[in-house]
Amino acid sequence: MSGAVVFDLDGTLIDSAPDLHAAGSQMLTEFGAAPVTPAQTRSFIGNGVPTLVERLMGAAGLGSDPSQHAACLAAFTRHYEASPTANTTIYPGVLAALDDLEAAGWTLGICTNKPEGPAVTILRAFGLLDQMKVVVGGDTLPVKKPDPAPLFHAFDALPDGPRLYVGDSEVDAGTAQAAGIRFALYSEGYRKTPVADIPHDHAFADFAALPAIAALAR
Ligand SMILES: O=C(O)COP(=O)(O)O
Ligand SMILES: [Mg+2]
Repeated sequence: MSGAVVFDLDGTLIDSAPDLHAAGSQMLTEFGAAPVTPAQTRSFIGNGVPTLVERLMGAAGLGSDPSQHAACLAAFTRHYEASPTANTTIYPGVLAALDDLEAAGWTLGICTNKPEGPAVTILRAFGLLDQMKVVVGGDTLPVKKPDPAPLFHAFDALPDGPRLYVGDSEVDAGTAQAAGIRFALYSEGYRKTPVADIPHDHAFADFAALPAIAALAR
């Protein structure tokens, strides 16, 4: 059987917030700014690294000067690339669910707003890269989610057939809606609003439920 399942990365397959927070904290320290909390950083994830840095700068009182933003973005990237996985974990049940989906004939891919470079590095570190037949990052195209183009780009690289996008956030839901693609919401990631307020075809809190959800898309 054919068909493709594409996943968001941060807050969906992996809990990357601790390493993003560490890189953000090092960046803020470097610029002499006040620290932010891990919960603040988590709430800033989902629209890509440039926006994460902009939100960190705002919360820490660094303002929004474009040249300062460029310097902060470069510092953040340097710190994150130096340590992208030390405190990042795969969510429970993800590995078994990916294996089950593959065994059921689904081809798998990634559509994240994380830049493609660190996304590939992290997937490789966790042994997931070979399973992902396409990786679309926040800098792969000139536009990011919630623009539907990156999601179409991912599915276009995968076999025809039923399509399912799996993500954790309002941004992912908006992207799937804009693309007209079926969406499964992982409720345990970085969403900011109640599950009921986020448009979705399916919602799940345990990855063990995902193969059966995917089967409904066939
Ligand atoms: O904001 C980010 O960089 C991460 O985003 P993701 O949830 O699209 O993987
Ligand atoms: Mg996410």
